[in-house]
Amino acid sequence: MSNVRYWPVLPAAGVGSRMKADRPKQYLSLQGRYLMDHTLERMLSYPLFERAVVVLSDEDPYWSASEFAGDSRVIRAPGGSERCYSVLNGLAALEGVAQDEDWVVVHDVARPCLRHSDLDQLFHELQDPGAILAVPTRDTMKRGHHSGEGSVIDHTVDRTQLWHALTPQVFRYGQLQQALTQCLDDGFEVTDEASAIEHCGQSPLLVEGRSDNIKVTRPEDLALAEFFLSRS
Ligand SMILES: Nc1ccn([C@@H]2O[C@H](COP(=O)(O)OP(=O)(O)OP(=O)(O)O)[C@@H](O)[C@H]2O)c(=O)n1
Ligand SMILES: C[C@](O)(CO)[C@H](O)COP(=O)(O)O
Repeated sequence: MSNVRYWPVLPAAGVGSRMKADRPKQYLSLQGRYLMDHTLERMLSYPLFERAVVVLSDEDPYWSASEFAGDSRVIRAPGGSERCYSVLNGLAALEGVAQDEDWVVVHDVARPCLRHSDLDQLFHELQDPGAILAVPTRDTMKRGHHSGEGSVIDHTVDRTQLWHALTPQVFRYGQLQQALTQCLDDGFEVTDEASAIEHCGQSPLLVEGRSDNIKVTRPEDLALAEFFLSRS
């Protein structure tokens, strides 16, 4: 009987600059609730997850009004200057609690529309060295370069086996901590956890997920997230 456990780590210490709002986007309202409270509810209601690490900015004045502020299942960790540092701080909060062979489930709080069916599929397919939810690209993809005030096309990128990486991204606790530390020591500030595992020579699994698992990033994403939440 495996006694491996699953530890959600939810980076929530961003400033949301691309959203251009009066507060970090995770604290904007969706259906009358904090955006991130939707994400926390989806994660903490999933049967495999007993507790979750939430990584918060030290200067965060909004968290105290979260529905989960007093929830004993939440382990808090301090944010970092970039997402990768925030995730590493989240892993550090599990030291002495998580075992190296436990699975860490890193999920952006900015992705509130994640469905349990995607989590089911992710864990059904999960194998070492780890796995991420991803969506195959649908559009023709271009590589560009800056020219004058804008950008021009260099060439069209073959989109066969081209994927949008999403979250959750799931890796062994010990391996992810080691890989992220190695990356940062090498001056490589990764934008996702899979990049760190790849940097160490491993090839995580791509698990096809739903394209409505959007990362709320720009103003136009809010209405889309509201619509997707209303359907799930
Ligand atoms: N230093 C950081 C930066 C980001 N994040 C988190 O990582 C997730 C994905 O990052 P992103 O969408 O880029 O959020 P922001 O960095 O806040 O957005 P922006 O880049 O527009 O400022 C978000 O849940 C965000 O809160 C974090 O915990 N710590
Ligand atoms: C982790 C991620 O959501 C996968 O697409 C993405 O890399 C986060 O990037 P961001 O620049 O921090 O939004």
